[in-house]
Amino acid sequence: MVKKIAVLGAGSWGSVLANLLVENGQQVALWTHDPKQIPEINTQHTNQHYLPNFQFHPELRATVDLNAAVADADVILFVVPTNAVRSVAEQVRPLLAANGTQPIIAHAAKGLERGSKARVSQVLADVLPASLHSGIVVISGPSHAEDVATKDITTLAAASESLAAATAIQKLFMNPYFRLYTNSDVIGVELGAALKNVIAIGAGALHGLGYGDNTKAALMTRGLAEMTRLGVKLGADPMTFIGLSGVGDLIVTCTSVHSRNWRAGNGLGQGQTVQAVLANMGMVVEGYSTAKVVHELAAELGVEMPISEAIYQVLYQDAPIREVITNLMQRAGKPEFDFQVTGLQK
Ligand SMILES: NC(=O)C1=CN([C@@H]2O[C@H](COP(=O)(O)OP(=O)(O)OC[C@H]3O[C@@H](n4cnc5c(N)ncnc54)[C@H](O)[C@@H]3O)[C@@H](O)[C@H]2O)C=CC1
Ligand SMILES: O=C(CO)COP(=O)(O)O
Repeated sequence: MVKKIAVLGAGSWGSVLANLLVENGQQVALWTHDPKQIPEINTQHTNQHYLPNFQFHPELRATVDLNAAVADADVILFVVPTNAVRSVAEQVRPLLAANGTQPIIAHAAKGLERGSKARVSQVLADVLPASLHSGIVVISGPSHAEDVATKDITTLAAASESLAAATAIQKLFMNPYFRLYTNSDVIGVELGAALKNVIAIGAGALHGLGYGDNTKAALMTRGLAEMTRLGVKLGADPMTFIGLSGVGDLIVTCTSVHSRNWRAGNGLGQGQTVQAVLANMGMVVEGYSTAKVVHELAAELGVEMPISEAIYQVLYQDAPIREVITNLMQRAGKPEFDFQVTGLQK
């Protein structure tokens, strides 16, 4: 059955997901807060700033009318940057009340909110009516918009406390090149997605400095160890970190030139300033603000996250990259695992 879906956010990921849903035969309204995008998307069927040289399905329609987008929607999918989710949800809330609808709320954002340190589903639950909370779904996994646009085979997790809601979202998106797996670990899926962006900035920086593959593998593997350590402390299932939203997304983000986080790190490694790198990207670099939240969480919870902390120091304290790498390598020797196989939660 055709569903009505409101996709909120017409950046690279929102427009590609909206386009995929149109191709899957769904009725889609792509909402943007930027009226300048409307004529381009609706008449030329392109979104050159966010997705150069890609032609959308001619039936994809964008709108600035949020009420028209969410009225009668079966699903509302938030695909704006993490720090914009709260303000967009606050605009959606009165419209839901006025329309008396009970849509599935989903999101595809990858970050932790500045200030509150909240995961995106927690931000949505903070703002939207309690009757919708248990059905919030997060879709996340190794999935650059540029590759999905060209129909590269892509796999994601659809995580929710409600299997029914996760399965409904899975069905909407599945097609011959896009495959979703349901998952009940919302905390782990959201944290895997957010924390890998910080490590990806580090991977880009290593590339920009000319480090080799051994070093990049070291960063990713030990990065995953500390992602898991924080995740478990916050209630995630450690297994999630060896899944699509853990190691899967870590691999793609730490190795792809499409990644904005990787490209930001690469620029830093080549000697650009943080301010220049962020200003020139023209798109969101989620790992930048998430690095600060991770720094705060790790300190509060007493979780050892030396790599994320080193990246924080580079981003916020002007620490020279080579110096933080030297400091990391001069740490005292320790066992590879700080937990037993039989006691992962320790
Ligand atoms: N680009 C990608 O390949 C993927 C991105 N994601 C995640 O999806 C989220 C969105 O990312 P992208 O689409 O890539 O970002 P983007 O930077 O390409 O686009 C962001 C969009 O949000 C809009 N926006 C920004 N602030 C807003 C506000 N306050 N109110 C309303 N709209 C606002 C912008 O105008 C733009 O249309 C991020 O959390 C990102 O990590 C997840 C998977 C893949
Ligand atoms: O999350 C992503 C791919 O899975 C996109 O990463 P970037 O935000 O670094 O481009």
